[in-house]
Parts: sequence; structure tokens; C-alpha cells
Amino acid sequence: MIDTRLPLTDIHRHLDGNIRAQTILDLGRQFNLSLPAQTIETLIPHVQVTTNEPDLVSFLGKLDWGVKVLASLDACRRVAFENIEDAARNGLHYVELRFSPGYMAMTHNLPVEGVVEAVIEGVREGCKAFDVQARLIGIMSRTFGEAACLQELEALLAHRDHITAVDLAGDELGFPGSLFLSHFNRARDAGWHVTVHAGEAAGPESIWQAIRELGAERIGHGVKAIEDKALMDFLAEQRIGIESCLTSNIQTSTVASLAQHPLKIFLEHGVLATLNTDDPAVQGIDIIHEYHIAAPQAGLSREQIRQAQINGLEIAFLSAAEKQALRDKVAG
Ligand SMILES: O=c1[nH]cnc2c1ncn2[C@@H]1O[C@H](CO)[C@@H](O)[C@H]1O
Ligand SMILES: [Zn+2]
Repeated sequence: MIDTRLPLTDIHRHLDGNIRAQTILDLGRQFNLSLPAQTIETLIPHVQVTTNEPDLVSFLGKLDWGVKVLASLDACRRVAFENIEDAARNGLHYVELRFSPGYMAMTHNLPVEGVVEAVIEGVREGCKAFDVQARLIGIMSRTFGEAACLQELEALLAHRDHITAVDLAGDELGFPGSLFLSHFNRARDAGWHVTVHAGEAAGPESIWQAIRELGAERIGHGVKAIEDKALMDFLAEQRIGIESCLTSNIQTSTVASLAQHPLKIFLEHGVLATLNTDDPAVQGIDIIHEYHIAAPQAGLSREQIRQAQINGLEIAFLSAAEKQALRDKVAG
């Protein structure tokens, strides 16, 4: 189902939602932290979704153990490096990794700017060691409020040349996008691209807000667009990309079943929708699973899956020349 002559991308993947269970165990031991379990098998239920969660916020709690073991900047660097290794193992040619430096820094009071630097370093080392191209997206975790997001923004701005875009993630219902207008004004002034998690827990109005007020060029999830015909038209006409994450949407109970997922309709409507993972280690999946198992179960035809793969590079935060170079490289 993956077309091997085309670049394979994942443009919606949380680096801090993709910390290996083995790494959680290793770091727990290294820093003498008390973990809920001592073996991979018994740790899995604490760090991975085993049955669907009732809502987004419950799902997000599953990411917490991963960041609780980040007791040093070197641990952050390691996790970033392993994310590139994972991407290479999955056959990805290009990955956009997003991370929330404040969330990663929180448990052990690490310097937020230091976390940004450590992540940049880990990704740089990973890209040297493996044949993958990567870009970084800075996340502001809305769950912790406007002030915490401002701190994240400033830490990211200190390394602006190594950051490609900014995102807003976390509790969409509790912390609407309207709280973050000034944050996004500054992010756009920095010349960054903008993508926003919207229309996942909240309705289509949250997607409109992200586009009109925050300047979103792409939308994370966006499943609720299906409820608003004018919005569907707008997304297609304005070429605003949708970063779909099929398994994630089931595990957060955003969508009841894959058969009811709107991705197929987005593609039929000409929306530039894509297939991505979200938090692969927490979800217990990888990009291959999303293409080979989740997408067919969501009713996508072979041709639609191929279109989603094409769209992945089309809406990537790369220049036209960079995209073409990647197409040429993969086509051989
Ligand atoms: O599916 C998701 N929807 C919304 N927010 C998410 C999702 N996955 C992870 N995060 C949020 O992203 C930050 C870490 O990168 C955290 O704020 C986490 O809660
Ligand atoms: Zn996400």
C-alpha cells in the first residue's frame, strides 16, 4: 500500500509522545526514579494505550511517564536521537517531529531553553547517523495555560533558525485557541510556519479560529471539519492541509470506529489530507500500520492511500526545491 517510488513522510509525530518503553525503564534506573513497573511487559499498560480512552485528556495522561523520566538534558537528547532512529527503521524519508519543551522540562525542572537545544542536538546527531531528513515543530502545550506557553515560545525563539513551525497541542476544550493570539503573532513574526491541533476535541469553529486568528496553514486532526460544508470547501480551495492520525482518533474516542473516520471524505473532497502517527510509542503503532491496516479499515482505496502519501510531501514544511530533491532521490 505504500508506494516505494514516492517519499514516505510523517508530518504529525510527537517526539515526546514517542519515547520507547525500554528507554523509560533505562532512564528510570539511571536516575533512580520509582516507576510503576520494572519490566517491559508490566510497564506497557502504564505507558501505552491498551484499550481506547474515554476522551482526549485521558489519552494525554498516557504520555506522562515518558516525560517523567527526562531527568537531564542528555536524556532529552537521547530521546530525540532515538526518534530519528525509529523514523529510519520505519522507512520514512522525511519526518516532522514536534515537541513541547515545557512539558519535557516540567518534572525535573530542567531549563526549557536547554531542552530545546538538547532536542535540536539529538535530531542533528540522528540525521547524521541515519538517512532521514527531519524538521522540528515547537509545541506550546495549551493544557498548562498562557504563561507556560509564553515560556515555551521564548525558549523556541532563542533557537528560531532550527525550528520550522509552531503548534498548539493539549486540552483543546479547556484552553481554546483564542487565548493564544499574541503567541501566534510572535511566532509568525519569527517567520515560522503554523499548524494547530484543532477540531479534535472541539468543533469546526475551533478550526476556523485556528485558520483565521492563529494563521494555521495546516490543521492537526481536523476531524470535525466534516460537520461544516463551507469549511470543507474552504480547506480544499485554500489548500490547507489536514494531518490525519487514524489510530489516535480512535484511541481518544474522537471517532467511534475507523469505518466512520472522515479521512476518506476529506480526500474525495479534494482536501490535502495525509496519513501520520501522532504518538506512536504511546499508541503501540507505527506509520506502516497506519498505511497497511488503519487506512484500508477507514475505507480508503489504494488510490486514495497513494494520494494521502503524495499529500504528505505536498504540504510538508519544505521549499518546492527541497520537495523536488526528495522526490528525485526516492525515485532513483
Ligand atoms: O493527539 C493529541 N492531541 C492533542 N494534544 C496532543 C496529542 N498528542 C500529544 N499531545 C500533546 O502534545 C504535547 C507533547 O508533544 C503535550 O501537551 C501533549 O499533551
Ligand atoms: Zn498530535
